[in-house]
Amino acid sequence: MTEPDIFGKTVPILIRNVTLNNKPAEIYLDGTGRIGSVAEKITDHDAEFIIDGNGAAALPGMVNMHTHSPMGLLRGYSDDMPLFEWLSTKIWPTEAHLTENDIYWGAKLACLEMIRTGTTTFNDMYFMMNNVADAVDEAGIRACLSYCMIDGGDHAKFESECSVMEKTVAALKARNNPRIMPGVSPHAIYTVSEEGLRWCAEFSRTENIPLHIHVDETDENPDCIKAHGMRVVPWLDHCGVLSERCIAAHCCWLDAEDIRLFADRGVTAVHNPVSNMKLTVGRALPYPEMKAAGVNVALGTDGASSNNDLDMFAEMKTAALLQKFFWNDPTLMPADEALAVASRNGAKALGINAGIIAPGYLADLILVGRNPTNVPAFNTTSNAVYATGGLAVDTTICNGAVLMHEGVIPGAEEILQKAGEVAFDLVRRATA
Ligand SMILES: O=c1[nH]cnc2c1ncn2[C@@H]1O[C@H](CO)[C@@H](O)[C@H]1O
Ligand SMILES: [Zn+2]
Repeated sequence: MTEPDIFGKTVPILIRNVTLNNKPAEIYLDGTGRIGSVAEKITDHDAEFIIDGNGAAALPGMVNMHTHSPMGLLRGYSDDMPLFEWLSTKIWPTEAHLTENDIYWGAKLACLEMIRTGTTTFNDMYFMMNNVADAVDEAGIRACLSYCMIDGGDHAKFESECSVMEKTVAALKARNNPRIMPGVSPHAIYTVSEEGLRWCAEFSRTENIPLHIHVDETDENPDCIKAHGMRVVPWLDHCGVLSERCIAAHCCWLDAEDIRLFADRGVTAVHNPVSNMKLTVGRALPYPEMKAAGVNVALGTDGASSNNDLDMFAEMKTAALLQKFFWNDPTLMPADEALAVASRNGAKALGINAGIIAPGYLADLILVGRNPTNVPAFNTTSNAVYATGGLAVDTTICNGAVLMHEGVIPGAEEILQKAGEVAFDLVRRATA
């Protein structure tokens, strides 16, 4: 039985009887949010709680690098359409009716799903991010939260969007919560003007915070060449957007020159294989070329209305399979690499010391319990990427605090109930 008071507190914890990299291990969390020690046996500790892993595999928490967390409210609301028709006829008209309460419960649902499936950090782009921050704060998860600027080339809208962006970043910073990081997010080149892109780039530089943007999900190059005389990636560079702070989602249509520019500028590309296949964007992220060029590649689910879940285990498997299939090479993205793409590469892009289970790293880690999908345990990473799925995670720890243990997350039932209710009410208002 789970002791009820194990949840939500950053206190010294000893995790026993787990495997780490296929070897028996014990992991001590030092009570400051960090991993204190990792060894086969740990005797010198002052743990307040002892977790018996019962032979579970310990893995770093997943880092979901492209989400729109409140969009879980529109899971299953509109499927099986092309990207622009889906956005303009279904999603944007419904989003126009979102209230702060909707955003809050949508984000609560997303945090619950992520904790349930082993994600400890996410990189989120949406609206009313202070309400998302309330959900993140309460859930105990870690997140980079960015307000999504869309100015549509309208100068007055540009000015009001800048003001929302500034207020959002100031409010997130004022929380002084080490788990909540602010970011800035121009939506995409087809929704944000040159002045908008330039302003976001400069704001990200002066605040020293990540810039999160959609890039070349579908082939945006022909329109970009028509409008600006150059491809998307050089256009972003021209506007000052590309830097080591830039996190670019999708990146399906980059060519060799674009990839070189990403490598030179230190941009992180985020692969979103499930969303890309569901919306049929036409091409897979060019992982082999990016890897050869040294581009940091991370992994994301996109919103739960285009995926339709936030399970990074499913995303790892799909990434590995799509890369092999699309580029016709079964050796591409082996399991160890898929796990790195899903964890430490994202942590690196966000500048957090996570994604690795070793002393000194953040205590953001998960346990995948023994179940029929991970026996035999020849290779626990292979099992995690190709076999188990995220529901096999039974313990999730973030910042040294237990958020789920033995599959139990306190308060889950209320979130499921409320999120279901507000979603139906949102769609009722939007279609009235
Ligand atoms: O796949 C996508 N491509 C482009 N925009 C998207 C996608 N999924 C969601 N949004 C939109 O991005 C804004 C939030 O940042 C929202 O308007 C959301 O509907
Ligand atoms: Zn997206």
